Amino acid sequence: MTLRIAITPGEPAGIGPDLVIKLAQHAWPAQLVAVADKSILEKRAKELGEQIKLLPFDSDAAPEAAPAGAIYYLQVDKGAEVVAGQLDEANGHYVLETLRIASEKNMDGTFAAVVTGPVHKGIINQAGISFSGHTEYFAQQSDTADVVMLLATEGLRVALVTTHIPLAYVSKAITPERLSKVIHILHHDLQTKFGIEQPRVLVCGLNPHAGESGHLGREEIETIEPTLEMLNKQGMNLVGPLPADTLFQAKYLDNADAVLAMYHDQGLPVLKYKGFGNSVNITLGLPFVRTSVDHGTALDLAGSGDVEVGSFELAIREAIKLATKKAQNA
Ligand SMILES: NC(=O)c1ccc[n+]([C@@H]2O[C@H](COP(=O)([O-])OP(=O)(O)OC[C@H]3O[C@@H](n4cnc5c(N)ncnc54)[C@H](O)[C@@H]3O)[C@@H](O)[C@H]2O)c1
Ligand SMILES: N[C@H](C(=O)O)[C@H](O)COP(=O)(O)O
Repeated sequence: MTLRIAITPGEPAGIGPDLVIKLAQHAWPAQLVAVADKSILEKRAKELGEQIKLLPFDSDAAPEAAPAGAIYYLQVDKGAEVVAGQLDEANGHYVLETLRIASEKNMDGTFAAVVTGPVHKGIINQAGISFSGHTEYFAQQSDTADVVMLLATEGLRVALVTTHIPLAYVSKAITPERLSKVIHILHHDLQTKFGIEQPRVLVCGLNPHAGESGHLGREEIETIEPTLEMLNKQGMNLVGPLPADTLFQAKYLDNADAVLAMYHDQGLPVLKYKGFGNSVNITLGLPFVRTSVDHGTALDLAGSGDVEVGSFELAIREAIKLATKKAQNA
């Protein structure tokens, strides 16, 4: 069966529209539907000197993959004219609306997955909407209390206990409850989504040198160690807390299925150093499949034609794989 996948291009002044136009230049084994304003894609294609055929999406018709050079679209009206590279808060609500529709239509089964292009969190907030990221937004829209951000590249998966919060709040956010829920979701999804029977997860400490026996912080002793001990007694295979500065080496990673980092910039710089442009962001724990690019809006490159589409394409391939697996397991 042909899967239907929603694609949200993200911030219209960024490289999202360029990437959608680029990826539509070849055929896909799924019906890709850009949830966007048609005129934004048409204008950007013209600026890039690319041809693109935009096919109106009809949810009543049987899903059909578009041929090379074409993509389906589900019209969402923009808030203002878009200039490549120039953020405009008048399009903040437009961006949110594309995400809301994609979420709603994944929840009602119209789509089998959503693949998101990069949004600009700052301009959405400037438009008067409190927004910290797709991960948190889709969790809220689907009424899911706990989700987990996981980024994956060849040879490395990194999941996060906390996501888009100020560093000053991180320690308080790492409670035994949150840690335990994150690990349960990660363990479950490594089994069901990635087919790993007994996942082995390396868990980072929070403090330098994992707290140095309590001399450089006590979160390891008070929260992380007891939680890991409890979960290991239940049959999980969790190793840690390990010093985050030394665990990212082959000696440890070769025998692990994922690393669990305590916060965004503890784990993601390593992942992106290894595979920027060739990584995928997957939200675990959601009731629908959601994948995304590993990069941001790259305003400096919008409309230039000089963009790498590798991460977006990987995100689509991964979404197709995960949605196929989900359908088979249903
Ligand atoms: N999935 C998402 O929605 C997502 C992910 C990361 C960052 N962001 C947002 O993007 C905005 C800008 O963030 P940033 O400047 O830290 O990161 P960025 O990824 O936009 O840019 C970092 C550097 O990488 C380059 N780059 C990024 N993507 C590229 C591509 N596909 N091809 C070639 N070069 C590319 C840029 O030109 C820039 O030099 C922020 O608002 C951030 O929140 C969104
Ligand atoms: N933390 C992500 C990254 O660094 O790639 C990025 O900000 C996107 O997050 P969402 O998927 O939650 O928007």
